[in-house]
Amino acid sequence: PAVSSLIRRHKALGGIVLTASHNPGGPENDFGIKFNCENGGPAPDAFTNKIYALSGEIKQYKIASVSVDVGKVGVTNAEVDGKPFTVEVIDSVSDYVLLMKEIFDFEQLSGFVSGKSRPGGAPLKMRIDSMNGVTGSYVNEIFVNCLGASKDGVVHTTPLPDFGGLHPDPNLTYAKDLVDTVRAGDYDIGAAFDGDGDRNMIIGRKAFFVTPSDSLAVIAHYLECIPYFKRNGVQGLARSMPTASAVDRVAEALGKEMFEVPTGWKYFGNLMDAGRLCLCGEESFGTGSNHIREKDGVWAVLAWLSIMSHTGKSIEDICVEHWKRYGRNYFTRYDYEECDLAPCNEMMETLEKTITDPAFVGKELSAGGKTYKVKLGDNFSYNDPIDKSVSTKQGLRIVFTDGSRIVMRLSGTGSSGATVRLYIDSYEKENVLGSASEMLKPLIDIALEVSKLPTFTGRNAPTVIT
Ligand SMILES: O=P(O)(O)OC[C@H]1O[C@H](O)[C@H](O)[C@@H](O)[C@@H]1O
Repeated sequence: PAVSSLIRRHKALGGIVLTASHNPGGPENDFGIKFNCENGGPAPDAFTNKIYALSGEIKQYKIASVSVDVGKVGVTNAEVDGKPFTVEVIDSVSDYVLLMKEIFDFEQLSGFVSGKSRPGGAPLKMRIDSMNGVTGSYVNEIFVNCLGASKDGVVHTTPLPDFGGLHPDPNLTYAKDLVDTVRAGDYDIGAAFDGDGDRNMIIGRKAFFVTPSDSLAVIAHYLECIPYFKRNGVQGLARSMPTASAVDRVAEALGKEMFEVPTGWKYFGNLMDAGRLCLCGEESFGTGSNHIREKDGVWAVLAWLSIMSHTGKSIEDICVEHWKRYGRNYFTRYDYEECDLAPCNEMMETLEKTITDPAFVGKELSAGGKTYKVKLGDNFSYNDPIDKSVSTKQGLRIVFTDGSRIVMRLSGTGSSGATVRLYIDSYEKENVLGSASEMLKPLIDIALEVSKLPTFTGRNAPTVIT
C-alpha cells in the first residue's frame, strides 16, 4: 500500500509501474537486492543492473487476459492461473492536486493568479506550455480550474503520443516558441515542462531566463513562504555536482547542511529518507523537494508563484535581488550531441590524466585577459553518507582558487554516439548584472583548450547552449 500510494502521488502516467517486491519493507525483494522500494523513488544501480542481466535470460513471457477499461477509475479483480490478479485504475490528477493543496497555500495563490487579491484585480499573465506532454491535464486542473488563470495562458495541454511534433525539452532551444511568445508579449511568467513533467524551465517578463541553478537557490531562500516547509521545517539542501553552486551560499546563510551528489536524481533519495534533505535540484532543469522522490515541474512553478505572491516582485527583480545579496554564479552548459564515441572516450581519458597530475594544481590558465589558478582537478566521486556506497567517475572537474569551475562529462541519457556536456560555473560577488556568455567566454576558451575538445570531436560549436 505504501508503494501504491506513493506511486499514485507521483505522476506515474501513461505507463506501467513495476514494483520490485511483493513484500515492500521486507528485508529483501524478489531479486535478492536490498533497497527501500517503499519511497517510490528511482531504483539504484545494483537493482537496474540486475534487471538488465535478467532481461538477457528471459525465455518466455505470459500475457494475462484480463480486460480492463482504463478510462474508468476503479478496481478490477480477476483470477490468473488460479491466483488473484488485481488491476486498479487511478485518477492521478486528483491525487496530485490534493498533494499540492497540502504543500502550497492555494487560497493565496488563487487570489494572486486570478487577480482577486492584486491591486487593480488584473489576473497574472501566464504562459504555461505543456509541450503536449503529460503535464497538460495537471496544468488545466491546477492553474485554470483551481487558481483561476486564463484558459489562453495554458497551451499544448493535450498529451500526444508524438508530442504533436514538438520536442518537449524545457530549454531555450527546444522551448523556443514559449520564449519568443513571452518575449513579444506582456507575460509575468512563462514555464515549460518535459514529456513526463519532471523537468521545468522558468522565464520572467520579456523572457528573462532563470537558470536551473538560480531557480534552486531562490526557492531555497524563500522556502518558508511555502506552508509545507513552514510546517515540516527546513532540512538540508542539495545539488548535483555540475549544477552551479548558488544554492551552497543559501545553505550557508541558513545554517543548513549542503550536499553535492553525482548527476541523477536517485542520489537525493537516501538523504531525503534519512530526514537530512528537503530541497534539491540539477542544472538539467530538475527542481524538487522531499514531497516525492523525483523532480517535479508543476511543483516548481507553484513554488515560483508562491515567491512572486509573497514578495510582490517580478521574476527578474527577485533574481537580481538574490544576486545582490549572495553574489551571482554565472553558468552555462554546452552540449555536443551525437559525437563519435571512441574519440570522446579518448578525450575524457586524456583530460583525466592531465587534470589529475599533481603538477596541474597551482597552474595558471589564461584566456581573454583573465587568469585562473587551479585549486583541484579530479574525477568526481561521491560517498553516500547514509548507505556508505561510493560512486566513482562521475565527471571531470577543474576547480579554480576563486571557486570557478570547469566540468566535463559524457551524458548517460543520449541515445546514439556520445553526448559531451561541458559546464562552466563562475562566481562574482559584485559584478552581477553582466551577460553570462560574455562573462564566461575566458573559461570556455580555457576548457576547450585544456580538453582539446574541437580536435577530438571535430566540432567547432555545440549543438545546444544553455
Ligand atoms: O546524463 P545526462 O544526459 O546529462 O542526463 C542527466 C539526467 O538524466 C535523467 O534525466 C535523470 O533523471 C536526471 O536526474 C539527470 O540529471
